[in-house]
Amino acid sequence: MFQLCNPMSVMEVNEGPSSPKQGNDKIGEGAGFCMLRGRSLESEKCSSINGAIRKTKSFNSQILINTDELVKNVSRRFNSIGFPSNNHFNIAFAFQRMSCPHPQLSDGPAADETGQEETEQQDMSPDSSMRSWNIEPSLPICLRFEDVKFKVTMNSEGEKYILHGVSGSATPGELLAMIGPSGGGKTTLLNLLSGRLKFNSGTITYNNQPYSKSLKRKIGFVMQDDVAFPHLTVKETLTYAALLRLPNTLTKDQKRDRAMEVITDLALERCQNSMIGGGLLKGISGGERRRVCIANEILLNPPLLLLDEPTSSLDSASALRIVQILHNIAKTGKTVVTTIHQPSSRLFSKFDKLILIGKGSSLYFGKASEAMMYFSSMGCSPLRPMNPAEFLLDLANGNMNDKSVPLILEDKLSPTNSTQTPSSLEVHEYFVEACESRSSKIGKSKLSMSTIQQSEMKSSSSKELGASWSDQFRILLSRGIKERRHEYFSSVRVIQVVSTAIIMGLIWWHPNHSSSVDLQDQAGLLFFISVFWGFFPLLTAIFTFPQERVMLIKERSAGMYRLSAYFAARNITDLPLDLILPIFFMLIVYFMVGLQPSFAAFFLTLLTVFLSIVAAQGLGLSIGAAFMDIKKAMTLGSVIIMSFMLAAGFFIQDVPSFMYWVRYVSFNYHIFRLLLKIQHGCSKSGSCEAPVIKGVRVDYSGKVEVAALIIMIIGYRFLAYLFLRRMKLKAI
Ligand SMILES: Nc1ncnc2c1ncn2[C@@H]1O[C@H](COP(=O)(O)OP(=O)(O)OP(=O)(O)O)[C@@H](O)[C@H]1O
Repeated sequence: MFQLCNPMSVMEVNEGPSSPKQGNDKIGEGAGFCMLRGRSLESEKCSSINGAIRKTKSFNSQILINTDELVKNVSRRFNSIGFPSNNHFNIAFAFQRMSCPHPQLSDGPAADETGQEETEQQDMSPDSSMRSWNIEPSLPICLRFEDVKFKVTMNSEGEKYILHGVSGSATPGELLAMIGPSGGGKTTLLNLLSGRLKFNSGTITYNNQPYSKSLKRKIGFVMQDDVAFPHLTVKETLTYAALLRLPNTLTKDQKRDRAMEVITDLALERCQNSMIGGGLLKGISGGERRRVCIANEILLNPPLLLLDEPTSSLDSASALRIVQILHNIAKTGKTVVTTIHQPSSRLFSKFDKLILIGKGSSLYFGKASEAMMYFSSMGCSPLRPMNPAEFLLDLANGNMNDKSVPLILEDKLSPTNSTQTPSSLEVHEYFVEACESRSSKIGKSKLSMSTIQQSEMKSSSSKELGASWSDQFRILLSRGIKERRHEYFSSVRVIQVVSTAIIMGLIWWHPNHSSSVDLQDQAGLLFFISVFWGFFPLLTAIFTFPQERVMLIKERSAGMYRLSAYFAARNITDLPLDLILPIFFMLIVYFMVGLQPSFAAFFLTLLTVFLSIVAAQGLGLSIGAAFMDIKKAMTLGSVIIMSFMLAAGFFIQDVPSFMYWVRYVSFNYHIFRLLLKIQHGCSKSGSCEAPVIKGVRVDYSGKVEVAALIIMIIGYRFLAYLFLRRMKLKAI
């Protein structure tokens, strides 16, 4: 139907019913259905089709129209009536919208489908399903992988091969499906194709070039698990993604419009203001969440879209809708590769190409519509009516029940095999060998791909930078605040802090300022304040990065923002809550226990608590970032908390010299000293004698303590940043 690499803009017109072999394939059946395939006007190097219209040899009997020719002709006409000449692309786009009926209209979901299906048809209006994937031009990507092997090292088993040499290709305009039994290696292969994992041998090329960082923004990757911020609405999620990811050549309004467009295209309007949800938080449905994740990736209009089980745990109608969307995306000139479990025959009919993977090897690679024919040509056919995917999965599992056994395989049966049915291993080996010999016959000539120059890919990537650093910071800050707004107004933390303050106030109750407060008791109170406002923020901060790890890896792998912008924004996001709560706390405690009744003393005490919070947060962030695992981080965090507390000089003053250093790195030590000095400090110029409380000579100068805390605030954060930098953006 089209050359293997054909990112050229072509238009297909289906002019007749499908071949009987296509079974359930109703795409465009007799409906005169047409759509644009591809759109790059620059990529003619990939193929050449002479003339504007030609007939194809495929059994779909499609007519290919060279839209470049058409568009040029139309452009000339438009120019002659006064249209600007650079409207070449726009005309193609307008033409697409004008001339492409909704595929589902021609696809025609069966009238006896569930009510849900009917709803979907309403949602998937012709306009919404096929429009505007081509907003921004991007070079198409021809993906090719050959003899890809991947192994992991396991402690118990040593090296284990996950992929034994898988080959295939996908070109612009094609939807390539990877099917196979669970554990076959589909996700691994997809991760390798996305550049998130490094393969051990073989080749993976994108327009004949190996993976490079410039491809990051050209590959959309939808992970198996939905990763999104649960407290953001659908609209917020996609708008922030658009603001961060779309090139800075677009205005903010244009980016917002693009987000709305994708919402419409994926029929998410009805839930656009609902929270995504997740865990115990009820949000949008599973199908809608999947569509949000897909929308997130297609915002950028990536020329290569990879999806890991986009239909998992969805009902058949939702699954069909998603595959239809992928099919539509592919038909706009994108290369789409998806793994899929148990597709129904209707879903199966939407795939252009198929790769059947079992136990890390490919058993079939080629046109999806020819898969059944391929196996029947080897003498392996279903003996009862069977969904093609079910048949293929059975073969990949080595299950030959209800199937004719190929003669060669029968001949190979060992004489000791009394059942005369081949074992699953024999079946697997037979089909793997057959697939290998078929691929070598097809030869490299057929697999040869386009030669879109690397320089072209690089130059286009440099033009497509997303938001600037300061914009990224602002967007991430705003997103973080929105995501955490429920915490700001959550009564749990407020109650926790206020009740602790009241209990402390009651225990140290001493409103009568005229009588002197017992110094030892007050030292205990001040020490407790330093402990409370050290460990409370530390323990909260430990969760920050491990909790966002998956999201961070996903977004950083996609090159959405710079780590420094994320880090800066994330550090500030929690501050409002962390700095408001101590104000309530100190207002209650300070006056209940009768600390020094002056505004200056109160203000300095509050500032000291702020310093404690920010320093402790820094340590919590660095512990979290070092482990990226909440359990491990909490374990280390509690050991550190204990040592800092013990070394702070309240419980013991005569610490052995070899342990003395701990108190200098303990923020508790510095905070405790500062609080004592604020309450009992004596200036050098004053006449009073500085008292000694718990071994601390309480003068009025807190410069050393403040300097130490500032060094901690910066130092711990710097450490946290380094740990985050070190974090590998490997596949999750
Ligand atoms: N890092 C790893 N260490 C050990 N084994 C691994 C690793 N990654 C993958 N595997 C194993 O490799 C095999 C293939 O895994 P993969 O996730 O690619 O399969 P899959 O076909 O996508 O399965 P499913 O359809 O269930 O998602 C599995 O047996 C899995 O346990």
